[in-house]
Amino acid sequence: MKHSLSTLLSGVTVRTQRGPADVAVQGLTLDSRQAGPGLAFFALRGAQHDGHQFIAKAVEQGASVVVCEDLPADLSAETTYVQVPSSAEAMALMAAEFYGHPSRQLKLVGVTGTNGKTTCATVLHKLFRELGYHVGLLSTVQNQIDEQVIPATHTTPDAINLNALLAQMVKAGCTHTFMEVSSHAVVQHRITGLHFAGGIFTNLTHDHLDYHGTFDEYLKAKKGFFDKLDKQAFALTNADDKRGMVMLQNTAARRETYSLRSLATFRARLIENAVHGLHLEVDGRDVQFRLIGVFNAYNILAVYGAAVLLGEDATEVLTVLSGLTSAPGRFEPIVAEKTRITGIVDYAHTPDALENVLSTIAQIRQPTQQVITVVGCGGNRDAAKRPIMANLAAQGSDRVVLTSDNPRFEDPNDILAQMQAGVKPQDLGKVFTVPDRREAIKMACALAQPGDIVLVAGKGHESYQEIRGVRSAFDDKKVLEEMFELLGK
Ligand SMILES: CC(=O)N[C@H]1[C@@H](OP(=O)(O)OP(=O)(O)OC[C@H]2O[C@@H](n3ccc(=O)[nH]c3=O)[C@H](O)[C@@H]2O)O[C@H](CO)[C@@H](O)[C@@H]1O[C@H](C)C(=O)N[C@@H](C)C(=O)N[C@H](CCC(=O)O)C(=O)O
Ligand SMILES: Nc1ncnc2c1ncn2[C@@H]1O[C@H](COP(=O)(O)OP(=O)(O)OP(=O)(O)O)[C@@H](O)[C@H]1O
Ligand SMILES: N[C@H](CCC[C@H](N)C(=O)O)C(=O)O
Ligand SMILES: [Mg+2]
Repeated sequence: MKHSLSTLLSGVTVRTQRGPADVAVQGLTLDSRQAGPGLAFFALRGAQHDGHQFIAKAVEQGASVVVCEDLPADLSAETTYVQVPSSAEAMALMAAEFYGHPSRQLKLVGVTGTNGKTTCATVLHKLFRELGYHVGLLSTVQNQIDEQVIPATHTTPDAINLNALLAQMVKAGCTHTFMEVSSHAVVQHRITGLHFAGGIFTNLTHDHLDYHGTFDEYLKAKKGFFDKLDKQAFALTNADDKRGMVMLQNTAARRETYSLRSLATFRARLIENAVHGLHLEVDGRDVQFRLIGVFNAYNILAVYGAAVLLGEDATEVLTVLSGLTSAPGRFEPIVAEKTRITGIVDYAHTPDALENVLSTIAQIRQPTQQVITVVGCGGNRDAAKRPIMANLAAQGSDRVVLTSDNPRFEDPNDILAQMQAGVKPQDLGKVFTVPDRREAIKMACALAQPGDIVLVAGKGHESYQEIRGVRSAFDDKKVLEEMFELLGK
């Protein structure tokens, strides 16, 4: 694939351009280490480094084009330098052009919000597959083209990988793609230049304040997605969320709502929330679903609403939806054979998600069943959530084993001390601290009596644990199964 630089720059604001004008570009990269002849290198200002520091390295490796915000003092005669107000924005626009604007050739729907993105996007993917379409998925767990899995590195890939993946989906005949839109992606222009058929908002609660600084900035990041939708698109929001309507304040898109509590385009009433699933009345139809918990009633409504807004038949959508299971590692039950202890693996890594999972368990448990929770908090991420999550775990469980999540570059004991600080004195007696996650799960399984519930929260589908930059194999689901076996449960 070759494109002339001038074509790639067609929609981009250019301040100055230096060097050879007539350049053919064969590829794009944001990493100097990947730069080479025929490639355009984008100097992005990141959280840790400033990509401008690596321009010389990219040029040394033979990069044909450098897109940057500040021109370096020494310019190489063989390289073309393009100075732009925002390298990240230019990169997204040029990536869309380079890959032939794949987002315009299928119906792309983005899901944003603190929790529920993976669930909604994954269930939408499953639903549209069952409805007979070729469908793409971009999610935290994995990317997919129909059933083909392409490992994911981010919730929302960078603009180059994102457009490349969309182009692959178009080539494979996909008519729809469902993707998660993280707040990082909005702020970093990963989705700039994409054409969306619709956007879905799930909810907004505490997360990522380490990155965005304040809750208001975090809200603005999410809202930025809806602000950019065009008037042919739909913007579907959760009317029961405090920030649901704010999201749509400045959107040009058609405003649609879903709710369990008030008037909305798509409405449901909860009939039963049981261990085997939800029983809802959706727009006057009585339907049984396999997804568990009230929060999933919202996810179901969002998926159903989006499918109808995409032109699908409501009855058919509900019929298929009723048979679908959730995304991997989202309230996933593992039952011990002999003792009927129920292990639940869930990706709850935010206070709100943990509270939801625990209140769901409280709603569906029998009075005789004890709840034992294993939970930790990730290192090099929002530290404010640590004491809050430990307190929630203690309040909502009979026993708690605090442990490590992905410590990354932090000392696990520091993270655990910050978590412990949130536990109320009267709850301290039921809280244990075991830094090794495998040992912590083992302890929880050992404490469990027949019929009890062991919740293992925070890592869901993750198949690794990251300690000091090294990822070792670790899967909560497998460790639970192993411990049930080992302890003769
Ligand atoms: C905080 C954040 O979003 N970081 C992302 C960001 O990295 P960064 O800003 O730290 O990059 P940096 O290391 O400062 O480097 C700046 C620039 O210099 C370049 N560089 C660097 C070194 C070098 O030798 N040469 C070179 O060219 C880098 O490629 C980069 O373009 O840009 C990188 C390239 O696209 C991303 O890989 C990286 O994601 C990191 C791995 C990450 O953990 N991101 C998380 C927080 C994230 O994005 N999460 C959201 C989901 C959150 C959620 O909703 O739960 C997601 O969408 O995945
Ligand atoms: N609609 C919802 N409201 C509140 N909590 C939810 C909702 N849906 C799922 N959850 C909880 O949040 C956890 C994460 O869900 P999910 O992976 O779908 O969210 P996400 O937005 O993709 O998260 P991430 O930002 O980490 O990718 C689940 O394991 C569940 O505990
Ligand atoms: N997308 C989130 C996932 C957090 C998952 C949790 N297990 C952790 O590692 O903190 C993040 O990167 O912040
Ligand atoms: Mg996700």
